[in-house]
Amino acid sequence: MGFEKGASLLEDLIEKAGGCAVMDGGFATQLESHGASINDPLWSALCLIKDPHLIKQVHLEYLEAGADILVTSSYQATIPGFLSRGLSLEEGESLLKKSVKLAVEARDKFWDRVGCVPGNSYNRALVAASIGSYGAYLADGSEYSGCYGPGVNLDKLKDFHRRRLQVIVEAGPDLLAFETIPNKLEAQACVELLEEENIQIPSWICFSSVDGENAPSGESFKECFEILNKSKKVNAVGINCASPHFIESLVCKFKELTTKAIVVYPNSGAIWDGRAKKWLPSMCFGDEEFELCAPRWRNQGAKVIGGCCRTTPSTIRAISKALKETS
Ligand SMILES: C[S+](C)CC[C@H](N)C(=O)O
Ligand SMILES: N[C@@H](CCS)C(=O)O
Ligand SMILES: [Zn+2]
Repeated sequence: MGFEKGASLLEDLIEKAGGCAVMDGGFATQLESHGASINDPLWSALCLIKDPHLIKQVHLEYLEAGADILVTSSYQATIPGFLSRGLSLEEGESLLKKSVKLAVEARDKFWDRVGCVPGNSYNRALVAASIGSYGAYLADGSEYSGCYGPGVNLDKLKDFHRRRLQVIVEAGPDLLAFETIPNKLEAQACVELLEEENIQIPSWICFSSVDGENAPSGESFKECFEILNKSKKVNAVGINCASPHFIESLVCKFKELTTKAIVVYPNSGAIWDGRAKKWLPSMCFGDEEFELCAPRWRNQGAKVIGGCCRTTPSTIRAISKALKETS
């Protein structure tokens, strides 16, 4: 599929969804709610090895809840991560492909069931391959600080991302979702790779934020977006796994900084303690607050809305219902 056709797939979905598509919610969160133990350097990617059926089940749960876009289980699936677990290169690459295959199978199974039902309220979902940041791989919480240390330069980040990107692209997802990018350097690495590898699949690049104004590194979104705006390979930009309290002002800010589509999928408001490897409760949104805010975020200009960590299928159901009722 050519790049233009791929890009229109996302635009068409947004239009079909009434101007704003719904993404799924916290993937690892839902694995855990089914009892998966992911306190591991591979985090949710451990399930690709241990429990692929559960991955498919979680995808189906989010589709049932109304997700128009599924994000794959590859957030923390990386070749060096799999190698350090004793897997071969071939095994690691095959797990990356499997993450896309599981989501595509879930989407197709769901659509075979509901697509032909007259009057059903679903859209045929798109599969976005998750590409977690370098900080996610480090498993030290640095996707929320952007502190990669002095040894990490542009080339190192490109080397880290390159092979995984190639393998994931070979698996044929509909979209590429760069997630929880915490600094300008990594955003630049992603953009340069998309260009160098001449990637034909549309992509979004989403940042985390801990202060609600800047990238976690402290760099302004203005300087980060200057890099993204230059590339036609980046179709959408946004924010993920930041507090939902920040979204309203960030969507307004992003509208001024870019003409690209804006994607927002905040976490519940909980805060990740990278040392203890657990979520600390904070001022969290419940489903009712997501239901209330989603139409506001859409009216401000968000074109894709969903949830990240600590959100669940019931959150997505609430967002989907609110957007449909108010479109
Ligand atoms: C999105 S964070 C909660 C994922 C887990 C983190 N990269 C870690 O492995 O500690
Ligand atoms: N797609 C990942 C993002 C973690 S920040 C997940 O939902 O688990
Ligand atoms: Zn998250």
